[in-house]
Amino acid sequence: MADDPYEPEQQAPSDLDMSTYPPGPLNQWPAQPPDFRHTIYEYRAAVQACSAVLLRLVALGLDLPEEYFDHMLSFPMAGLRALHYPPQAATAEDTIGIGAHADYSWFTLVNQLSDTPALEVLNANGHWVAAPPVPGSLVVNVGDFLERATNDRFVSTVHRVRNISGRERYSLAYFFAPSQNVMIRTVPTCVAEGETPKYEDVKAGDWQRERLLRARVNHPASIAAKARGEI
Ligand SMILES: O=C(O)CCC(=O)C(=O)O
Ligand SMILES: [Fe+2]
Repeated sequence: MADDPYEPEQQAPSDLDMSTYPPGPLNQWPAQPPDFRHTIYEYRAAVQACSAVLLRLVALGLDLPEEYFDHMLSFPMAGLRALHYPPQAATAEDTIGIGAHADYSWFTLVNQLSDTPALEVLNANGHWVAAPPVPGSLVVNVGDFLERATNDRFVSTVHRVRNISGRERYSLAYFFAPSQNVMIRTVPTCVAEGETPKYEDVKAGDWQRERLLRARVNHPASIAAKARGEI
């Protein structure tokens, strides 16, 4: 489930630029179980509120006022991904549940619903480290928006999933990102005096769109954008 201004539960602001959205509805909901949509929205409200608080803590950690990022969150490009990983063969080295990647988010909160170790993160020494489920906890993966805004002070977590446990695995990943119409600028406390930021200012929605189009090469929107010379 992604940001979808057509769904009343998402309370899109009235001045949202709808021209960047295709006609809705954008999400596909299963008919069963009947309370699925309601439950997912309940979870989303909780995890979004938690994320907003966490981003305030990040701001404080960067010696910024705690509300520093608040104005960037009027309608976050947020997605909640419900994931199922069937068991995969332990022997097949190349069998990957989700290949190595970093997320397009400020950060992602991963709720590992099954007692099934499968998530791994790449540490600074280039070693894969297991991030097994810990009851009552969420995994926080730093995403690319935070990396860019902090001039690499925060580094995106490269991670992957391999479910070689022999059991089913379920997880919920909540991607918390800025609103599409805000500018991502390097935060002032992450640039030393006289230093030039590594990244140019960019509109959050433009950067997100460009990266999605480049990543999903076989998507019709990507093929069309390539034909127009946009990517
Ligand atoms: O299922 C997980 O633990 C992580 C999922 C993930 O990394 C993603 O969907 O981007
Ligand atoms: Fe991820």
